Amino acid sequence: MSFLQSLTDRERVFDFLIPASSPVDVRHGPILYLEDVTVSFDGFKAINDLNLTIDDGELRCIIGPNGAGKTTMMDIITGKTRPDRGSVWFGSRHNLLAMNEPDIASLGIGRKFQKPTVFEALTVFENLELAMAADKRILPTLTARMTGETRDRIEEVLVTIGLTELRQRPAGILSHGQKQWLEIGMLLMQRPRLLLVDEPVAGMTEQEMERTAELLTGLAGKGKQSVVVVEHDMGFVRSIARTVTVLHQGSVLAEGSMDQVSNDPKVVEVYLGADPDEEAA
Ligand SMILES: Nc1ncnc2c1ncn2[C@@H]1O[C@H](COP(=O)(O)OP(=O)(O)OP(=O)(O)O)[C@@H](O)[C@H]1O
Repeated sequence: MSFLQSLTDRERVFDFLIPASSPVDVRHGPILYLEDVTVSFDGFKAINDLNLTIDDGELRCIIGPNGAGKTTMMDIITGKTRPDRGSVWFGSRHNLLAMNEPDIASLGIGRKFQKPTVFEALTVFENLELAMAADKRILPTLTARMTGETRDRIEEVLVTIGLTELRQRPAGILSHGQKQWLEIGMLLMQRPRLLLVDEPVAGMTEQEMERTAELLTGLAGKGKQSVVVVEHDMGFVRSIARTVTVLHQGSVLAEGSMDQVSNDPKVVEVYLGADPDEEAA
């Protein structure tokens, strides 16, 4: 590629645009890489030689029966649980096993737990504002200049999560689904590189599930976020999944398209049963 062509290459991230504190080399390769990771609790291997690679901009669904190790895997990525052995890398530069939880979060790894934890007495707008204020990377001296930028970012996020109309309403009046979207929005305020989302559609109406599918598929993409979704609802997984990883007994049992994994006899045997859509949560 010529220099002139490279200037117009929208995928290209110029070195000088990557802040000094920038977390990851987002220009190529996998964004998350787990190799031979094992963790035991009282001698029981919850994660057993786990290998997993997530590409930049990918939307990956992780499924698996209860106790397969999905939550433990997320805990390892975010630094909450230390594995006994193995390696976990974010981009090509960051050894996550050498970092603590806050440092991992500040690299741009955001986690959304199953239950929404928005501040109910604050407005939707204020919740987003607070999420930005929690970003320790913003220097106090830049605050005045950041205010306008923060407002713009909030507007942008409100559109993404579909809550523009409700911006001045207290978060307490939102439906369950809307609270989940607001919480995803709060993570987006910090422009994460990787979002880990735990059972996003549990307790949602059909309509909310459809909207969540649109939201998550829209978030993933090159130059945007990579999204890892752990979900039990097979209908939902089918509606968003490109690549599905099936965990079983702490290892990857199968990986591929939803059709590939749901026709894999190993998966049928341990998890999906005869009809994947009838899988119990
Ligand atoms: N802190 C812990 N101490 C002891 N055992 C644990 C601990 N955390 C997880 N485990 C065990 O490790 C295994 C994997 O649990 P994990 O919660 O990761 O599974 P999961 O796939 O997320 O399950 P679910 O779908 O039910 O949430 C389970 O057998 C669980 O009981």
